[in-house]
Amino acid sequence: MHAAEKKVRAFVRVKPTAHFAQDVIKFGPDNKSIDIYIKKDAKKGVVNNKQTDWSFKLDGVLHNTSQELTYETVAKKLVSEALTGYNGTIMCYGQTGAGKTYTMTGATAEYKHRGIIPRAVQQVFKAIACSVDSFITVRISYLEIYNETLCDLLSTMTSSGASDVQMAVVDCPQGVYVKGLSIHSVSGEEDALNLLFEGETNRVIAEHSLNKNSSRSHCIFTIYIESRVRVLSDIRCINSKINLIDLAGSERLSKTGSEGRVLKEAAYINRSLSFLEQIIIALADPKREHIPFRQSKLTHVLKDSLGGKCNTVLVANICGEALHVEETLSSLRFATRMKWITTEPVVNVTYDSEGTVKTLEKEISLLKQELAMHDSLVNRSLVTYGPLTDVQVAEIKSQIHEYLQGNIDEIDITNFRQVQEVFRQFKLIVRQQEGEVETRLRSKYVLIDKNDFATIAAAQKLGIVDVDHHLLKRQDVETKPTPVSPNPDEKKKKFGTSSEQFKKEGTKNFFSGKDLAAHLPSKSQVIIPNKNLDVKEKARNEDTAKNDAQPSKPVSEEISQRPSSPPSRAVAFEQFKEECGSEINRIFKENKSILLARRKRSSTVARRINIIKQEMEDIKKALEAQRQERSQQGEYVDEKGRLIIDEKEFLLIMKLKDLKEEYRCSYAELQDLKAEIQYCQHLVDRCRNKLISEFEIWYSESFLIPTHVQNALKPSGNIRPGMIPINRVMCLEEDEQERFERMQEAMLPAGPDSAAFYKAKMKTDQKHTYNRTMSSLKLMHKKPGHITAAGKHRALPFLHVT
Ligand SMILES: Nc1ncnc2c1ncn2[C@@H]1O[C@H](COP(=O)(O)OP(=O)(O)OP(=O)(O)O)[C@@H](O)[C@H]1O
Repeated sequence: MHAAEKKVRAFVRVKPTAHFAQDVIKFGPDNKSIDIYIKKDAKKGVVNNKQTDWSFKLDGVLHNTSQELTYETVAKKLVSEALTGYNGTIMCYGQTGAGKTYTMTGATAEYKHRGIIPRAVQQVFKAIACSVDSFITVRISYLEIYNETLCDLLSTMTSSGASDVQMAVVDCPQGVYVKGLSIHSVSGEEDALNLLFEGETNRVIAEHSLNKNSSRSHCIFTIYIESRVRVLSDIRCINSKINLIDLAGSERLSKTGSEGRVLKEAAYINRSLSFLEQIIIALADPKREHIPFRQSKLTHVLKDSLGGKCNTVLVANICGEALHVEETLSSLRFATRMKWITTEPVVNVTYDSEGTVKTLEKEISLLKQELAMHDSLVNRSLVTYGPLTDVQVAEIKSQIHEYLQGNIDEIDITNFRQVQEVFRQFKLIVRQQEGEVETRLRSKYVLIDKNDFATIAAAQKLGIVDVDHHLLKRQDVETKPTPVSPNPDEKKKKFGTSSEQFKKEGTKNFFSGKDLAAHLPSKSQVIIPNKNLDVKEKARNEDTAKNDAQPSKPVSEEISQRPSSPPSRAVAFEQFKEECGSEINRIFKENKSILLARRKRSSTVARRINIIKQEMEDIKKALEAQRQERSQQGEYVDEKGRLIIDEKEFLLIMKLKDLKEEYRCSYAELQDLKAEIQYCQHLVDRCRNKLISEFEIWYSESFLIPTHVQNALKPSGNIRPGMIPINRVMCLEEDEQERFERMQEAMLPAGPDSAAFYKAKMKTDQKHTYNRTMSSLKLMHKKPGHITAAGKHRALPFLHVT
């Protein structure tokens, strides 16, 4: 079997019953086989060759299985594969009342008993909610095939509400589609369920002797998924659809006791199911070339959903009572045949070139805006980013010439295009010079093939050339100044290297400019001496080794590696000061040490002032003593009457004067220091506060804020600065409406997950109660026997007067 080939999977689901025929239906221990035993009919005599027991092997037997487990077994994988681009079909087949609708749609009144369709819808939208890198749209259609007529169960949901559009099954290269069938975009689970319930309400219900509510039509609920993923600059579109099919009952006509309209319905159903069976048999036969899909509307619509490129699952619903054993056998046969069909599912991918162009245009315009913003931030104005004009190119050319001649030290660069142009111009100059060198060399030398030993020997014999000679000549050429590398050291190294190369070769006697150029290191290369190169290379290798040993972790990985319980604040603070807070901690420490130094200085100055003060006091006392002694001894005055003092007193007075001056200066210094200390203290306080607040943020981000909130707060996340204050994000304050909705969801029997289901159900019920009321009012005003447009072939439930 081909690697991608698969078989259609078939399951049997047994409807629970109190009268389960244990002797007739037996399940194998592997839960995959089912045996049917029918007692021989004694009335048919001794010769009775009718087969009495059958064994069927399927992919699973669902007996007494919950809706949830049924979904997990039958549909979950198919739906998740549909989300990656594979078409999927799930079909319920079986006799009337065997539980097809229960399996497919489920009991719409209770969330727990919901069937495959609502569960598939939920799975799709849950997956969408989790996908971050793709843009997914979901659309829904609900088709009914009733008596070979196609009906749109959602036509009441279109703006016109009209259902008179002529519908037809159309084949096209992309597959089959139903022309005129409305397809509705849905934004969420509730929206999609609204459509399901609306369609369910519109289904044709006919009176039937086996089951009063049995549906007499085939219904196909389709979920179309389109996801657009950006792969580099391409937009990849993945399209898939999930067909969820509830077939009409497959029982025999004779058994139903139907008559009139219901008999006609049963005939149509039997015919389309028998065509379906023929298609299944044909598909299972690899030799069959033509598959008659067009025989019935059902088989035509299912053309690309049966086998082929699609994942297909069949659920055969059977009744457990002995009474229905014939139908059970027929359903099991059908299921076994389905299992023979081989499928080869493929992903439906297309590339949206228009979308790609649009995305690129959008990105260019965004980048232009960003550039403009950057320019305005660094006060650069009048920078253009379009292609360079001829004048601009000429300007660059002239600047390069000026630069090469040493007239200017720099070339003005304002954008990337200019950088490219500068390199282009340099390349042109290099090429031009290479050409000139080659021409010069060719005019001087003759090129001889290095393997042409005869010519070389002859030339050497003639003394025209030898190895040393050509080296000499080369040196002539090499020592000519070249404008490319203005650095003379570099030039020397460059030529040194090439000369060594030539010496080593020693076989080539004459060189063309081209040969020379091939041996010279490329002029565009930066020449690094071998020694330097070794050191740098070694350092780089060490770096690489270091990096290899400690691979840099992505942020998300770091977050995911956070400890289960946060470290103590004291421990974390020490870590913070070492890492993220090291800079602010450094500034804080610096400020603190300045403050400490000022304080020290201030106390030194204060101490000095005190000493001065003390000295001044002492001198004052000594002076007083001197004065007293003088007055006791009698005072002397000069001719002008000025008091004469002795030298000791004079010296004391002078010392006091000096001390006063020193005191004044020290006092002023102390005042300055006090002001400085105050300012430094303020800075230290601010640094401390900043250190603490930064630490608090770091601590919360590293150990407390949940990862998903952090992701949302990242620049690319859902929450951008200015949208919601951080405290609002953290405590997620609810408004009244949110609180009400949360309470409402908490009260739901199956928790918040069931909210969409119940809301959709409520909306549909409300709508139809309203419609019924309005119809009742209208009917009351109609004459008896008046036929409504909607009553053409179906008895819509909301037209019943209740
Ligand atoms: N597995 C089940 N568990 C509980 N109830 C079930 C189960 N299967 C079917 N039923 C009940 O049996 C009744 C008939 O089932 P349902 O309408 O699904 O049959 P059906 O095969 O769709 O019939 P029809 O061919 O007429 O559409 C419903 O009341 C349904 O709730």
